[in-house]
Amino acid sequence: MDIRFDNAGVDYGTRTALFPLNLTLQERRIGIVGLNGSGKTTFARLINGLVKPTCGRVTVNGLDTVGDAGKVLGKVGYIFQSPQNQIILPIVRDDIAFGLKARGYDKTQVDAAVEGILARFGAGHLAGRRAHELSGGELQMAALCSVLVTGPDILILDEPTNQLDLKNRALVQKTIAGLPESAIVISHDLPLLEDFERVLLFDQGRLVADAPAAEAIARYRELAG
Ligand SMILES: Nc1ncnc2c1ncn2[C@@H]1O[C@H](COP(=O)(O)OP(=O)(O)OP(=O)(O)O)[C@@H](O)[C@H]1O
Repeated sequence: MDIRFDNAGVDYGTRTALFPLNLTLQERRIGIVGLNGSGKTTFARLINGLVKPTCGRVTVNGLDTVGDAGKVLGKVGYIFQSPQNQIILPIVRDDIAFGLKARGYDKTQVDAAVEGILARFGAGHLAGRRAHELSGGELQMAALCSVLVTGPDILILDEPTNQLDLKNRALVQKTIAGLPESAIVISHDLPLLEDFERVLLFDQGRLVADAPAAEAIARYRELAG
């Protein structure tokens, strides 16, 4: 993975959500921490092009997130803070298949890919379940399958352990640790990030620490008082 921020920043009207920053991200596991409203989601959404920089540019593996927006969306999968808003179709298997059909896969290819991704996460039993009946952890797994089945190189997870019980949290942590894809994880769950190679700390729209997990998390604790 090679993500570059070249003087990229975001203003919403007169409010600056992210001050311009220069940064290269190449590590396999990157955490993002900061108080509420510090700019974490804005930063992450710049990477898949959901938010456009109001100054500068962002590139992902050489692709511009504005000029090559369609290709960037195919390379960067995004798991939203509330996976229930991400699952579109009522049955898990159909939701996972949805992105593949949109990409022109035929039925045999779709069925094989859906079965393959569910097997990868030991989630075959969820295939026929109704998404709105799933537990938080199951929903997180279904969302992960729906995004990863399309083969992104980079995965962004926004608060993946939010509202999960200890068992499901452990499952999600183990799943993230085992992902071959590069992962960028926004989280208030600091132990989730403690093995990460690099953690970015945002404060009021500014990147204030960029360090291995232990150091960045210690700075965050100081900042939070
Ligand atoms: N669409 C928008 N329009 C106007 N202001 C916005 C918009 N999105 C975010 N903001 C503002 O930009 C700032 C950064 O928001 P952002 O969602 O990036 O923070 P965050 O660190 O992810 O917060 P949280 O931890 O609460 O999810 C906040 O002040 C927020 O109110």
